[in-house]
Parts: sequence; structure tokens; C-alpha cells
Amino acid sequence: EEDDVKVSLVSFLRKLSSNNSQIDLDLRWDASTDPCLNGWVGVDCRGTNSVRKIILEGRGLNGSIDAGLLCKAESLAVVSLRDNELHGRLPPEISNCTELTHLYLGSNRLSGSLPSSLSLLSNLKRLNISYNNFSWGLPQDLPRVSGLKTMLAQNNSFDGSIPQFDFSNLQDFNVSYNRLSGPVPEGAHHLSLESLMGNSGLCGEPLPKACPPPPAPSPSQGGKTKKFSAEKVIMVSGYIALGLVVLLFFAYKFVYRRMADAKKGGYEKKVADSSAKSSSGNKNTPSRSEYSLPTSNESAAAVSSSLVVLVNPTTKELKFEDLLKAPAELLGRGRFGSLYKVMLDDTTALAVKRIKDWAISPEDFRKRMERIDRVKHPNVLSAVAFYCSKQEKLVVYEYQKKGSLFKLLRGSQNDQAFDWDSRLNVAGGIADGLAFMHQGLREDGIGHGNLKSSNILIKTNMDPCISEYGLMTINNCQTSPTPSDNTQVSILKDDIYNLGIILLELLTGKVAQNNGSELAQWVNSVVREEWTVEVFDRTLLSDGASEEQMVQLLQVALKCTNPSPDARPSMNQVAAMIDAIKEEDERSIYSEA
Ligand SMILES: Nc1ncnc2c1ncn2[C@@H]1O[C@H](COP(=O)(O)OP(=O)(O)OP(=O)(O)O)[C@@H](O)[C@H]1O
Repeated sequence: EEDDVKVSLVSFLRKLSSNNSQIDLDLRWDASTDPCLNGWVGVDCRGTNSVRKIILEGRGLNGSIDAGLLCKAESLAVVSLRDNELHGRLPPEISNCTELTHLYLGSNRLSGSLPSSLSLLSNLKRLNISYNNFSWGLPQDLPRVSGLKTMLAQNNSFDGSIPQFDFSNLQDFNVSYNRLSGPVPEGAHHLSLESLMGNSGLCGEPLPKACPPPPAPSPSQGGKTKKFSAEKVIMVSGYIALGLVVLLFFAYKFVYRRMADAKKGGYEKKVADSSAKSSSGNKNTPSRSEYSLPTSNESAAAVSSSLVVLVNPTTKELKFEDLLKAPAELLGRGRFGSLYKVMLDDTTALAVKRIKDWAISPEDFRKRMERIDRVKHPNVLSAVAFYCSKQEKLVVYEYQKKGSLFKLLRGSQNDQAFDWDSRLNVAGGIADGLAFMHQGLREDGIGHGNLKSSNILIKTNMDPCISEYGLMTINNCQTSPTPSDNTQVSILKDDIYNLGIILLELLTGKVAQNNGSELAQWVNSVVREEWTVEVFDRTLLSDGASEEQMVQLLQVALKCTNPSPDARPSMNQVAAMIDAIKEEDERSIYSEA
């Protein structure tokens, strides 16, 4: 019996590592020894012969899960295989692990449908399958697992509707960035937007899009809805646009009233007539014009609450009302604000960042934005315009249709090509842009402040361009573990740390979570063990990318992510180091030729 379990677990690991004997050696799983007494790495026992936990996180496992073999260890309660490169399905035999309470499979490449037998795991408390490629519907009888407290399924390709969970019992729930559709279930209306967004077909509270009126019966009982018809897509985007216009309108009215109230010391009853005419305002120079908002003249806040246009994206000059009127779509909502795609006309798309909770005065904000606008680099996205009032801060950029580096990296996990030359070019471009900005804005102490792969956009020629420069100060955000005693310096040191994390993402093909410290720790631990090659994205190695250059870039990344801010290089030095690697690259191409 017991031997059976050992043999099964060893075979399970073989399949998990796709027969990588080095991993077998490292983990010391050996059927002739005892998992509980002989220290099988990643295995935890209760007593002597009952395996309770198997934790194999971030070990570069790239095989598949044989749940039949795994669940021979019947007493298993915790299984965590997250942050690997596992592919294939989650087999239905997972239900043989009847004692399972925690199943963590996040950040792998698992695909196919989730087995409906999951709902037989009656002890399951925490399920995390986020950041995989699972598709089809979420099992509709999953809510049968009555003790479920965590259900994280974000960033997959699930379609169909959201099952009727007992939401009052769920502590963590996230199904964002899938292809779910239909109404948000009753009982889920109190959930945060973050846990549902990124599903273009979902409607109802808390999403901005209302559901169409009844007769339409709730779609997809079986959870296997087909793709939307073109008609539906058009209808759905119509609703989003409408919802947003209404939302922005009310936001604007709210902001205006609050300002009017403030001006009157809060005593006088507000008499603001928000139907005030849309005055086109006092036009100044064509390159930099300020438009008064449609507030009544008595409002002294008119100067601060104005749309400042920095460049003209179209022949006609942009007005705040144009933004309000145009169809818009919520692209994302981060910790620091939301981003809307606004279609000015058929050809002009803008990205409007609405910054949340930034205690900066409108005047300081205006100065800051204008200061940043004076330092221009091809790898840094300049703002088209910005709007500021006491409550509302918007920054308008040109929409970049190729999307972000984050998206590109995730795509490359799904076998979309992102070769070494392009990655090196992206790395160099980001460093050049940042070095230029750091130099130009050093005295003002303006750094990027929120550097991460989703804020690196990819131009049509595959060059990177850095978005949202300077929208964070050390006070409203701290992304890296840099102590903030000298804030001016530390925001720049923060950027360098974050660039290091982006370099690690480019090298490993893995997407960092939170501030990337886990990714950095993992890379450091592998490098310490002298298994450096193990950290690199396998697709790069199999493409024949230069290992020497990858090691060189890795060294730059590790310098940038040094836990001690003072030990990190300056952005100029980073740019120079990457340049040197690139030059060598070019030389090697020539010599081969
Ligand atoms: N100008 C743009 N053009 C196209 N896509 C953009 C543009 N700016 C941002 N995006 C993309 O829109 C999505 C949402 O952006 P948002 O800035 O809200 O997210 P975030 O960067 O994850 O969060 P935050 O910046 O608030 O920390 C991201 O995937 C981002 O890459």
C-alpha cells in the first residue's frame, strides 16, 4: 500500500517535470526512501506515513498533472503547483483527493475545461487557478462545495456565465479577465469591480454596464456558450459607451457641485445650473490652449478645472465635452485609477487615465504635467492633454493598439513569438527613455513611480514606449521595497528596481506579481545554486538566443533589483550596459554573416 503511494508520487513528479531527471535529483523524491522521513523536497507529512502537503512552486516544472497518480496519496490536503509551466488539463481524477482543502495551480499554462468533478471535493476551501489558459465554462455545480472561501480564476479564457456561488461565504473571489458573459448573479452585486472586470459580456452591478431588459433568458446553462455574434458585440459595446457617458457626466456634475459648495463655504445652498452652456472658452495659442469647462462664470475654480491640451492629435481642437460625448470603454481599473479607451472618431482613439485619490492640488498637478511635457523622448508616451480639478484628475494619451508588454509576455507564454532580438530592443528602449527622463527631471524629483510591464506599451514597429510617466509620487504609491527617507532620490531608485523586474520578465518569460519581489527572489535563488540557465524562458533557449547575452542582461537585472537602493546603478548606467550588450549582438550578427 505505502510503497504504492511512493511509486505513484515519483511517477507523478516525472510527468510533472516531463522526465527532467535533474528535477528528480534536486527534489530527492525516490521510491526507495520514505517521503516523510527522508526529506522529499516539497513534501510535508502528518505523522510518519501520511503525506499532507505537496508544495512545488516556481520550480520550472513544464510537464502535466496526473491527478490519478497524485491522489494515490489519499491524505493530501494541500497541493500547490503554482508558478510553473505546467500544461494540459486538470484531470477529473483530482476528485480522488477527497481530503483536499487547498488547491493552488495559479500561473501555469493549464488549459481545457475544468473537470466538473471538482465539485465533489467537499473539503475544498481555497481554489486558485488564475493565470492559466483554462477555457469553456466554470463548472456550474462548483457552488456545491459549501466551504469554499477562495475562488480565484482570473486571467483565463472561461466563457459562459458565473455560477450561483454563495457569495456571502466567499472571502476571495476573482473571475476578471475571462470571456464570461450574462448577468452578474444576485448576491454578487457587492463585489468589487476588480473581481469582475475584463469580461466584455458581463453586465449588471457592480459593472458599469446595465443588463438588457428581461425577455432575454439567462444564457448558457451548460456554461458552454459559443462566441458572440457580431450583433451582440456591437450591442454590448453600445451599452458600455452609454454607461460611461452617463458615468462621466455624473462624475463631472458631482465634482462641479462640490467645488461650488466649497467656494461658498458650504453654507449657501448650491444653485449651480449644470445646464450652463458649453462655452468653447478663451482660445489661446493653437499649440497650448485652455478651455474653460461649462461652469458658470462665478466659479473661480474655472482655471483649475480645465482641460489643458498639450498637443493636437487631430485638426480640430480637443474639448472636455468631446471626451464626454465620445464612446468609451473601460480597459482596466488598477490600484491607482482607471483607464478608458475613448473613440474620438472612426480613426482617433485615446486612452484616458482617471487617477484615483491623489492628494495633489490642481495647481501643482498642472505644473507637474507641464514640466513633464517639456522632456520628450521617443520611448516615452507624451500626454495629449490633461484635466484637473480638486476631485478629478484625467490624463489623455494616444491609444496604442498593439497593447502592452505585459500582454506581449503573456502572449509569448501561449507560443506567440517574442524573440530575443525584440526583447533586447524593448529592454534597451525602456532604459534609454527612462535615462533621458531621469536626467531631465532629476531636479524636480519626478520619476515614473509606477513602472511595470502593463505601463510599457508596444508601438507598431515593436519599439517600447513608456506610459504614465510621473503620475505617481512617492506619497501616493510605493511599488518597490525602497525605504523612502529621501523621497526625491528614492522614487528614481524605485524606477530602477522596477526596470530590473521588467528585465527579469523579459528573460524568464514569467509575469511578475505585485512588486515582483517573488520573481527576484526566485531568480536569485536559482542563480545562487548555479543553475542560471534554468531561469531563462525556454522558448528563447530553443530559438537559439545567445545565452551569453542573456546572462549579461540577467546581471544588469540583478544589479537593478539589489535590495539596497544605494547599490543600484543609475538609469544612465543601466542604459549604457544594455547598449553594450546590444552592440555585441550586432557585432555577432555581422561576424556570422
Ligand atoms: N495609451 C494606451 N493605449 C493602449 N492601451 C493602454 C494605454 N495605456 C494603458 N493601456 C492598457 O490598458 C490597461 C489598463 O491600464 P491601467 O493603467 O488602468 O492598468 P495598470 O497599468 O495595470 O494599472 P495602474 O497603472 O493603475 O497601476 C493595461 O493593460 C494597459 O496596458
